[in-house]
Amino acid sequence: MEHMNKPVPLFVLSGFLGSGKTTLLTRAIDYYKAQGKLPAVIMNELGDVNLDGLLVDVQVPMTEILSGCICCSVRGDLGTAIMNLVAEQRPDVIFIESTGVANPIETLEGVTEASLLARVEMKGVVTVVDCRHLLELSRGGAGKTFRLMQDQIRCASVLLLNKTDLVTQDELAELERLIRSWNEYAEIVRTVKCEADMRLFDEAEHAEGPFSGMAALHDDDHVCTGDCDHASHGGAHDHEHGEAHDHEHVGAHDHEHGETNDHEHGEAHDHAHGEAHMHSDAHADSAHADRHHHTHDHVMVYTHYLAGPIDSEKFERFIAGLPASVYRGKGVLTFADTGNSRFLFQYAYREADFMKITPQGDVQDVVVLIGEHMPKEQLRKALEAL
Ligand SMILES: Nc1nc2c(ncn2[C@@H]2O[C@H](COP(=O)(O)OP(=O)(O)OP(=O)(O)O)[C@@H](O)[C@H]2O)c(=O)[nH]1
Repeated sequence: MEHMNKPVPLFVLSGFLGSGKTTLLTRAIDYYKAQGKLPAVIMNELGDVNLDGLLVDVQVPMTEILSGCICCSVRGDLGTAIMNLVAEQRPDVIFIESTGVANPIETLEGVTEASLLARVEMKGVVTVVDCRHLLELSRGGAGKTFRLMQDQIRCASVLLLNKTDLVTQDELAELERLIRSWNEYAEIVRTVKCEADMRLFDEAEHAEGPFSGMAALHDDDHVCTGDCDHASHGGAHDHEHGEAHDHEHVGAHDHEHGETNDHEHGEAHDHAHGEAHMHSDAHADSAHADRHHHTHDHVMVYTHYLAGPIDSEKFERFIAGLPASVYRGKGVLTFADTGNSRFLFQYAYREADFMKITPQGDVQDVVVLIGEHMPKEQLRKALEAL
């Protein structure tokens, strides 16, 4: 009975597109399952297909929140997803894999709102960092992506400095110094393919008080970036997670779909056929909406369904020729020249990866590209020509 009343621990897995969040998630799931525990997952994707979900054990309860970002456009869905998972599955832990462009502060606000509806307790933000990507951005100066990565790092209670295989030891030391200057609290773990001691989740679960990412947010020395909004810091952390809450708050956070929003999602709003769209919704709490700031207005998704099997060499040439504006690619493909075998394809910061898979159920061949001001028409033509 006591177990039933215990809040369900909840972790947010953060990190820029392609940094390794799903890689970490699968390790964390294996770790909990090996102890006979039931992990549950909320997976958020900008696009309208969840390909990462193909990598998650089918027995793990998973809720997909697609076509928007839980830090803003589909934030209301997060509360419902958490509430239903807790009520129906009674998991031992919930992992929320945010989109790679989610603003962590606003994601935390979303979780806070959800904790009004379900008995959950926020236990940590684990941010995965793509070493080479951060290094190159830090040397190239500012930019929206760099600032977003900074925010994701600042909010972390644990930082996985991932893809260490792609940088030198000196570069790693340089990165650690940089990261420490942004977040002096979080434990930093160097990893390849997120291979870390998963007891980090146990430690966070049993830690006293609010998780240390909160401390980073409350830090008076916290240096703001152009996108950083102190109002949202306060809003996210006025009260402790998992505690009983005054239900008057719930109504205040309701939002209605269909109204115009006072912030724009830029090109993500483009509803051309085959593309993901961000919902146009408004938060009834206008003060809440006012303090929204969007670090990912510039990000767009292009989803392209393939008519049938394609040639692997042609596809590899397509990938090699992708413009720098494409940050991330994912897909399920059938290669005609490999006996119609099916592959899960990944492209993250210039690295491509193919994994042979046998998808469960009816999974259509699809390529999802995520980037900034991508030449969509050119990409569409190139994909059609495969
Ligand atoms: N070289 C290298 N590749 C890695 C490492 N960790 C993950 N990858 C690869 O990077 C790609 C992206 O990994 P994911 O775990 O899907 O990244 P993600 O953060 O979940 O991506 P999004 O959900 O799209 O934001 C995959 O092809 C991984 O195999 C690493 O340490 N080194």
